[in-house]
Amino acid sequence: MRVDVISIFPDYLAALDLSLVGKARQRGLLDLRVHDLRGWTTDRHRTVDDTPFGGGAGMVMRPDVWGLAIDEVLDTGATGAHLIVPTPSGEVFTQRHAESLATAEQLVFACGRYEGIDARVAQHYRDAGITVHELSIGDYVLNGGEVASLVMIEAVARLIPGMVGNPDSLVEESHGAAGLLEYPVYTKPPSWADLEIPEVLLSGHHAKIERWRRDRALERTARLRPDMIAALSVTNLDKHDLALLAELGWVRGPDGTDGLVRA
Ligand SMILES: C[S@@+](CC[C@H](N)C(=O)[O-])C[C@H]1O[C@@H](n2cnc3c(N)ncnc32)[C@H](O)[C@@H]1O
Repeated sequence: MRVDVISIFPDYLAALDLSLVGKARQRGLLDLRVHDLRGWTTDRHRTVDDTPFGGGAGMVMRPDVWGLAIDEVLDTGATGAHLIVPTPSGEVFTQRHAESLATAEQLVFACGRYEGIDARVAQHYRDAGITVHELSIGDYVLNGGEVASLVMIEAVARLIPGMVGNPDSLVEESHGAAGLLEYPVYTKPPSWADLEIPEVLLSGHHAKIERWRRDRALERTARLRPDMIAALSVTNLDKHDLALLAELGWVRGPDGTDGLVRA
């Protein structure tokens, strides 16, 4: 996969040389390039922003500079080229986005600063038939799109085949196909700070361990993310799941629906 990141602070993206993403770059699994937006400016001051039409505080990033940069970086020949514009006013980025973007040929991240990028940039590339995603990493406001891009690149890159050493570790993770948060995990030593690990994990009884883990995942999800319980499909739950969820205050929805509701 090719990933391009355009920013006025390319040094911010230095973390992409580290850890699994850095290794994936070295191994050629990820062709990741970071570009300085100011390289496409045409004036002496290397200006990338201007005052907002309609008035108001702050500065807005100019579409002409962004257009030159994206035109050069985006491979329009790549059928799976996606332009990603991080913005707090976008759709919230989830594991589903990460899964779908992991199959793309090219991802171009346009890191905004100030009050963001002139809205015509996203519109122009959409009109030109490019898949444009305006994505937020959460309901808060950062100073720039660099951190948001790092978050999304890491979430996407770890799903590229060959990237994570043991692909089994991806199977039962939070936000995976089960639609649950992960169960608690433990390692050695078995006793620490007067805390013992749950006995069942020492039993060697795989079916019991699996059941214990699923129960803890259901409990944790019900406690911390009731929205995820409400999004579960009853057809993916067994009798034991439904009994535990009933104890936790969740019952089947009205006839003809596939979900759960609070009792
Ligand atoms: C200060 S913010 C602009 C906020 C914008 N005026 C608004 O209220 O929606 C500057 C840049 O930071 C990035 N950014 C800030 N918060 C973000 C978030 N939650 N998710 C993704 N990107 C974010 C975007 O690239 C944005 O263009």
